[in-house]
Amino acid sequence: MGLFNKIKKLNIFSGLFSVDEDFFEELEESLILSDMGMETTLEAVETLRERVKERKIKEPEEVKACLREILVEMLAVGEPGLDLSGKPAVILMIGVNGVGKTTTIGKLANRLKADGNRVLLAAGDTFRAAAAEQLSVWAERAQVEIVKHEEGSDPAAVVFDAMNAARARRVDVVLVDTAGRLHNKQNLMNELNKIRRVIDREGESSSKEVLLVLDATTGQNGLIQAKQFSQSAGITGIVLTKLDGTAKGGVVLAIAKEMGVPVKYVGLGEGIDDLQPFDPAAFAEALV
Ligand SMILES: Nc1nc2c(ncn2[C@@H]2O[C@H](COP(=O)(O)OP(=O)(O)OP(=O)(O)O)[C@@H](O)[C@H]2O)c(=O)[nH]1
Repeated sequence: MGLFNKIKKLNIFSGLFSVDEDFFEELEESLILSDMGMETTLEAVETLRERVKERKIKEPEEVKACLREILVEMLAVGEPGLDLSGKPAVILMIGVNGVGKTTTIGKLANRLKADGNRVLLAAGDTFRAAAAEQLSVWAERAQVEIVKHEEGSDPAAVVFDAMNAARARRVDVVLVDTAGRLHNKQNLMNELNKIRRVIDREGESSSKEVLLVLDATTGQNGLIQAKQFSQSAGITGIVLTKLDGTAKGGVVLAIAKEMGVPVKYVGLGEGIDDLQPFDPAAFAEALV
């Protein structure tokens, strides 16, 4: 079952239970505690009640299977994979500080390289001291190329250079790091827009993905962040980090339902191999 085992099971399924009214009430509580959100929880439990009744389910194992089926259906939003068809493909990584953006870029670079892609990192976080250095460490670990400028320089210029280098060197994928924090939110959003315009101009035939990195341990707060970013950046997918050991795995469902954007990868540890493509069925099995 692999890495998804690091996700904590819902409490209610860790012991014996019988399928009665108490069960549905406890399940509701358990899902809300896992940060699935009120609306998403009520929808899942209501659907489960209906199917249990329709199919005359009595056995706990069958209820589990039925709930897994419902969760998988609820997670089926958008395209699960990355579109890397137009070269050089560009993946813009956005998200607030500390969520695990740099680590995720390193892990993703490693994964894409292992799949046979030539990868280049663009150190677009020129605001935070040492951000580019940290990214260089990951570039070295994953053995991929990097374009960086001095601290305080214009991130759009970094991206411009990275796009030119990518074309000249026949790079397959450019991964762009961005600042998670600036003097204020408006500056941050303006900067992201400027980077986006450079990518659009310099990569006319490039496939483009915008991945929002969220920290699973921040639960429903992460969802508020996701909504703010999506308004200005047009995200195509989410990477949910720090799912290892958290009991808040339910937030994946809240994100899928409320944002209509797929979770494309999950982070399950600090190591270079701890990034997994999101698999709804394996996830549902780990949670329930
Ligand atoms: N347990 C666990 N820790 C993680 C995961 N992803 C990242 N981290 C840790 O989270 C911390 C922050 O990660 P960074 O990659 O530096 O976060 P960031 O978003 O790039 O932060 P800034 O560079 O400040 O914007 C580090 O200690 C990482 O090792 C994960 O999936 N699981």
